[in-house]
Amino acid sequence: MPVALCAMSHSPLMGRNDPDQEVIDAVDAAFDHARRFIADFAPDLIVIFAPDHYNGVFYDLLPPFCIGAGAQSVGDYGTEAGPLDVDRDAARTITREVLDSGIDAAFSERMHVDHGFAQALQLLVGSIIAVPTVPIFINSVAEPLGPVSRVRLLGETVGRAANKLDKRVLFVGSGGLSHDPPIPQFTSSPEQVRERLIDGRNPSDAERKAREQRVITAGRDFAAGTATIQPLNPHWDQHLLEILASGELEQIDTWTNDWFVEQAGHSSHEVRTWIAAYAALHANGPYQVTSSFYRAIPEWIAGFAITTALTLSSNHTK
Ligand SMILES: O=C(O)CCC(=O)/C=C/C=C(\O)C(=O)O
Ligand SMILES: [Fe+2]
Repeated sequence: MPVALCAMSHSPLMGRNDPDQEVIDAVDAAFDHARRFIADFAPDLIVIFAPDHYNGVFYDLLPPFCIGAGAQSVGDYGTEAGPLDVDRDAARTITREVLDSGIDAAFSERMHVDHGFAQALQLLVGSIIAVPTVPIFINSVAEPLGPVSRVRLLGETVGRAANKLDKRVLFVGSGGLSHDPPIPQFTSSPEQVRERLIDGRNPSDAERKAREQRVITAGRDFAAGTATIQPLNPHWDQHLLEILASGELEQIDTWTNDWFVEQAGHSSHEVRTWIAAYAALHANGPYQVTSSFYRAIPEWIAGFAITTALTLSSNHTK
């Protein structure tokens, strides 16, 4: 069956700390193109790879990967709250294939997800319940992280499993690219913050507002050149986009976790969601990137990219 891909950056600062209108117009045009691409493809199922930012997954139990057969959006940063429309049978089929292939992904009948999933679904298809979905969490912020080679293998296996579903499947990756927003690191956090990273479910409205305001302030200061966070790395971002477009994904296996952080910031690990999505597409045959947008947007603390791709054998429209 035909498969397609849309990989995009997310940022909770969109609409909260915006760049010049010219940049917003360019991003809006790129999202309009992606939405048309997806509408023309008319997916029966979206398999979305996304991170969490200590809203759904915490250090009390932190898997490298988790496949959701049920999922609940927490609604942070004003994103849609409530259940996603998860295709349970598809999620269980994919999980069996992933486990049989030797990748020890966790499984959840009620995975809690945040803006990493919800913003992408809302921007691409209008809502967290517009298209049946299989959400796949990839840990991208809470160190220690496994090697990125395991992420590629996860994506490959998910792609093979999706091929057996007899559905038109859209793979979505959400996150990245280079960026270093002020997300706490456990080892360098004070005890009170560590407690939140271990088990910070259901924060009060005031606590959530304070966390969100801290990120908004960081975005404003970063754009003003007064923040102390790591610069964006457009060169690294373009290099990654070229590799993903080439299909020669195995070369990424040699990239160490420290190198990701040195080159592109702690949250550059979110590109794991892109690597998994492209590996899933690649498992279905040779592909072509059909659109690629990139802008470094300091106001959103993001090397911001949106790409669409299609296997050569997929007829684009239903
Ligand atoms: O303060 C926290 O615990 C989390 C802050 C947060 O949610 C930051 C999110 C930023 C991104 O998702 C991003 O830039 O990718
Ligand atoms: Fe993120």
